[in-house]
Amino acid sequence: MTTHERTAELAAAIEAVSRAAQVTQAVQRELVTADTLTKKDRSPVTVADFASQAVVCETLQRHFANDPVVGEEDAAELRDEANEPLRASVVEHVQRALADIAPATEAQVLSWIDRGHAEGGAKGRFWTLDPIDGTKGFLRGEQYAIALALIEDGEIVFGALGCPNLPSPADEGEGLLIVASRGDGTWMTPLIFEGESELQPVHVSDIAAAADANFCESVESGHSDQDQSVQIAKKLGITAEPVRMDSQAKYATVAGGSAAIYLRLPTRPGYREKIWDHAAGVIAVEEAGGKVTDVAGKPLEFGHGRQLEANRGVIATNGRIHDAVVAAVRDVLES
Ligand SMILES: Nc1ncnc2c1ncn2[C@@H]1O[C@H](COP(=O)(O)O)[C@@H](O)[C@H]1OP(=O)(O)O
Ligand SMILES: [Mg+2]
Repeated sequence: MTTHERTAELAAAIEAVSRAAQVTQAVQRELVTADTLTKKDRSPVTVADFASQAVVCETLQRHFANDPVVGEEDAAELRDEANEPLRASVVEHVQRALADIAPATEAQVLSWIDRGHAEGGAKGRFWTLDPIDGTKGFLRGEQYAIALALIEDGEIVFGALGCPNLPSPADEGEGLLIVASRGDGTWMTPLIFEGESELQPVHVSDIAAAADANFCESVESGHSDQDQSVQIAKKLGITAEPVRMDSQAKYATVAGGSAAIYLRLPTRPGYREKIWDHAAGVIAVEEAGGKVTDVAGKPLEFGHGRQLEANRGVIATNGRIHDAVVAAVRDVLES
């Protein structure tokens, strides 16, 4: 990184996200089986979700004792007597991930998870965390992400996005870690790597015509309208098939230039996007030279608490084609 370095935040976030990725990968290896999905057994992702949040919150607390965290999970369910086996599994995974720091007790693990209870808002500084974004992708052994971002007075100033199943830069290590700092840029490095790894700058695609774009969208049609995206692509002259993947790996794909568009088209009028589902991905795309708005072309507003109350849907692009994509989305959504 060059100017305005947020070096303390960078070090803490890299440690937090890569430790969490070790946990989620271990759970995937040990608990996700071929018939996890067919049996609709969500217990592996539940263990990994809680353990990942505990590990990230412990790391943030060690580096920035007073920073609040707006996290997706809390430990209420885990404290339930009936959930003793789940609790024990979470504690064991957290203990392993933090073995070099201190022996963690069950009470500490629960208290780290509960650090994610903050409400966010327009003033002050807080982190926002999705300990496993893309739970369906995790269970399928496909894309998921650990997403962590820092918000100050409603503006995202730093983000770290760990994508364990995206290819590692230069085939070193395992997975992809994208970091972005406001005003400085976006970088990538292997997510799980022995030793010191270099941060490589990341830039969006430089295509100037939307017709040349690859676009990404959710695997789950309940998360983004796939019939409307077909019509939008047609209007823009796009012939490439949509790239479907779970989680904020879609933002990483746009930031890195493999796709120039990510569309998230509302499927239900009442649904509000959650800040932890977007903050890290948004800054990664913006600092790589791209643009992110909602489907009406308005900037996403992260100062309204836990949800994006003022926005519907998301359009992320390489910037150059943004206005054309917003116009095509408007035409299709209005028709
Ligand atoms: N109706 C919906 N519209 C948009 N996103 C949704 C909807 N329901 C759930 N989600 C969220 O989509 C995210 C995953 O999106 P993707 O398809 O890009 O992987 C999850 O965080 C999930 O939130 P939750 O975890 O609260 O269910
Ligand atoms: Mg999520």
